[in-house]
Amino acid sequence: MIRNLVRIVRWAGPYRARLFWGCVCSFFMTWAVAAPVVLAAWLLAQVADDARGVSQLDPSWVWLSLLAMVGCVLARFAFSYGKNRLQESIGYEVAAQERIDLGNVLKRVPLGYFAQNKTGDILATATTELGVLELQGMKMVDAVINGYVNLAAIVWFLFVLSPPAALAAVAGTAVSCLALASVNRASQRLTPAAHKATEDLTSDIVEYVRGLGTAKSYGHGGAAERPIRATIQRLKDARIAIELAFTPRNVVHLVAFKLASVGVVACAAWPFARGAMPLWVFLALCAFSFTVFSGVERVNDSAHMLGDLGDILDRLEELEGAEFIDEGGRDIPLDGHDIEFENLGFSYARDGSGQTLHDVSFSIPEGTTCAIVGPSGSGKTTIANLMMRFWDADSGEVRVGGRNVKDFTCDSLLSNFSAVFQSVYLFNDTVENNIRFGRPNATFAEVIDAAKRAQADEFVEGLPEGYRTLVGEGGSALSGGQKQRISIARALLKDAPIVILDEATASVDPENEALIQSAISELTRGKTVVVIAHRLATIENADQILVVEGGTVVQRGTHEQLLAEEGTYRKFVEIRSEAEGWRFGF
Ligand SMILES: Nc1ncnc2c1ncn2[C@@H]1O[C@H](COP(=O)(O)OP(=O)(O)OP(=O)(O)O)[C@@H](O)[C@H]1O
Repeated sequence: MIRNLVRIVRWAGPYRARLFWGCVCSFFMTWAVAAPVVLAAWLLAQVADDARGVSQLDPSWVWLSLLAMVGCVLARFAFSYGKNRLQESIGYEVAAQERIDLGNVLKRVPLGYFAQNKTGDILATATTELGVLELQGMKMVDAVINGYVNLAAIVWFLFVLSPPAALAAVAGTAVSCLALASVNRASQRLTPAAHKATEDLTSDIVEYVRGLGTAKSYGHGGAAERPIRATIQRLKDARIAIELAFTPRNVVHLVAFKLASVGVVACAAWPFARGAMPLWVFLALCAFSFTVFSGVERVNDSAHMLGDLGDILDRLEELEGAEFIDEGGRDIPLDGHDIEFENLGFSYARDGSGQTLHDVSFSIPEGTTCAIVGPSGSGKTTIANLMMRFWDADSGEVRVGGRNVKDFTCDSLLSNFSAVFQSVYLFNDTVENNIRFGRPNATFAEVIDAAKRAQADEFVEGLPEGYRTLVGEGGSALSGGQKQRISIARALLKDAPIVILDEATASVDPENEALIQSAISELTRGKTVVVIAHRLATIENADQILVVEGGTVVQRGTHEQLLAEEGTYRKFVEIRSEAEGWRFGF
């Protein structure tokens, strides 16, 4: 429990001083609550003595006591306000920074990281779980620190009034601490399963929503729900197991305090009955017996919650400890933009088994177009991804502008690339902002100019709110061809010297195809272009064609050179010609 408490205090980082002063306010707040109890007990005793004729009560003391009580009430609210102002926002501020940091970490990890860590797990940690930490973290620190600091102060006060009553309080606290230690151990044992189930549930829901269209079209809605139902059951079981484990320990914790309260009253009643204790002390002890443990009684929830929060902190540390792909990289301005692969070997498996690419060597001179062709699964996309260092090669080297891609930071390397993929992803934002993503400081006029050159301006102007129209999640409010043109406008605005293009295989209508081709010609003019090509026209016009088969480059040359050779390329062209209705004279 203490360890997790210290970790949360550390997590508060630069806000630790505010956390400390918040605790100080909370401490004085507790005394502002306790003081009227003592005053009331003292006043009652004076009234009783006056009634019994033991002493005469001076009315001015009554007014002074009442005034002091009002002062305490006001002080309590002032300290409560101070505590809230200082502490309440810390969780939100730290969590906001944490989310930005997580975003920065995710930007710099290799794509393989997302295969090992499911999107849902990352999503659950950055949203739900970090949300629990942001809401509960500071409250728990406050509850535990103030709970025990105040208990210690009140026990000291009890000790001054009646040492046996203080001992009863200490004994109750000791038994409660044993129960809480056991809650904490149970929490460490049981909460990881609940957290895992929460993360899995998020993954399953993301997967379910993504696959809903496919599931519906095959009439398998029920089958798609099955993994979610199983995870919901697992989460329910994990949560119930936690409650079942905590209930008996919580009972011991609370009973220990209730018995200790009875002990305090007994320790006061015994000497009072024998006339060895003044009435006001007896009354004060009785009143205290009900309030002395109120702060720490709630610590049982905190002990459980601190276990939970410790687990969340573990997960955050794990995410933030991810290895950066560009660790030690530098910002390197490039003079040239040739691309070279030298004896490259690559496997998606971490242990290097099942090589996807092997012995890949080629070079693409600056300002030329290179078409990559080959059967499905041969490794074309992988080659393009390695140029942008989405992954790292296991052997050999990739160079851009004569520099090993490992020398760059990700941002510095990627500033040289514009990529247009087959499956376009648009952010759930306006058309304008989606285009501006290519160059965040572009003016509106530049955005429109890029859209015009990408043949997108006409349809954008026809949208309900023109460039201010929201495109929906992933661009769901636009057609495939429209999304393509927006993504080309984005790439045009970026104006990077190297363009990576994954040509659409899905057939688009002739009008859209003509518009997209015209936009692509605009994008690729004067650039170093790498195109994963499917259309014969693109392939024919390339300065160089790489034929990839079985994870390596099996043929390399111009269209004419490769057609003159027996081999994969010629077969490929025959098949494509038939598909496109072309005939070649060879
Ligand atoms: N993220 C990944 N994790 C593991 N294996 C992968 C991953 N991406 C691709 N592969 C595998 O690597 C091989 C090459 O895939 P790649 O996508 O590069 O082929 P491609 O030639 O672009 O195929 P296509 O023309 O169908 O897009 C395939 O066997 C594929 O299954």
